[in-house]
Amino acid sequence: MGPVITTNSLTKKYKDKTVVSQLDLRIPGGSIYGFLGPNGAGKSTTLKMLLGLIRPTEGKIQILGKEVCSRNRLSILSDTGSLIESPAYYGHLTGKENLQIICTLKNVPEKDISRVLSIVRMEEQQNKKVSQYSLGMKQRLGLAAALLGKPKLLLLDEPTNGLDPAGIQEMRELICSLPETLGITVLISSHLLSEIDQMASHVGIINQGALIFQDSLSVLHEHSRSKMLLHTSDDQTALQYLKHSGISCHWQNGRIMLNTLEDNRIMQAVSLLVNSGIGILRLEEQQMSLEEIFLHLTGKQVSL
Ligand SMILES: Nc1ncnc2c1ncn2[C@@H]1O[C@H](COP(=O)(O)OP(=O)(O)OP(=O)(O)O)[C@@H](O)[C@H]1O
Repeated sequence: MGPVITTNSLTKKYKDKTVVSQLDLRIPGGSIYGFLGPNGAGKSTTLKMLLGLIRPTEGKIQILGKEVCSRNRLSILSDTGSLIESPAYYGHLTGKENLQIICTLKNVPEKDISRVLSIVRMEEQQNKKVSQYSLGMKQRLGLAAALLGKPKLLLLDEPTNGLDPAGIQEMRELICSLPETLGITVLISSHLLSEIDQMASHVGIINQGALIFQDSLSVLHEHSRSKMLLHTSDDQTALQYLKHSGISCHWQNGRIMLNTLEDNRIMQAVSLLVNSGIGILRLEEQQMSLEEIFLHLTGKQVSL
């Protein structure tokens, strides 16, 4: 399937400040695309431009194969659901009544309500007043509202923000199931690398308004150069021997890190140490964590 969202040189400036710069997004159909970046990187601004809530300063947007312009914006957006910031509800009305209002606004038949309530597993709470809902329930109701009208595309801005661990897990499972069960493409923004790592098939990383990486999650992981961690019966002496023999290694967190994954070099290192009477206790491949990858790409530390 081709891209469901394509942007070309998408840019947003506020006065002299460029908040989103020359963004070329490619969001494949059927993917869960994690749009990742630290606070203030420009994620919400980008999502708002995609949804036509703010006007780009420059650039083009194609959604579901059509170039978005003021004339066709509404018809394209009728195929798009969104959950941006915490949705506002009428607290004195029930969950179902709130969805009825949204049906009217979206021009969707009310019979769709039971379908979306069942997807987000809220049938039992539908007749409770929203003022009695937990934050997790409100977010699930927001997802239900976004799913009204059977959209082909969902844009979710930090959908797990503020949820407790059980709520996060529930939301995550729901989102992950959408491409397969309903054929929906999901664009989800987050500043949490671990979250994207657990949900996304594709990743775009934005930093200071610019896209610094875009590909599948597996390519992102491949980018992370692995290292080999070595633990021996005498690490200090082993490090000396290895360095003297020209095997690239360094000391990291009290362990020896071999800066190579080549079989020959590993074999050479191991036989050198064994022949010198040093026992090999552990030899483990270490993948860079996403935090380290991010740090490597941006020079910026981010929170987990
Ligand atoms: N209306 C506005 N006028 C001026 N600057 C703005 C406006 N809206 C957003 N910005 C600035 O644009 C930058 C990007 O904001 P944006 O909300 O898109 O970031 P974000 O990646 O979504 O971060 P967060 O996760 O904190 O929401 C920020 O520096 C913000 O202060």
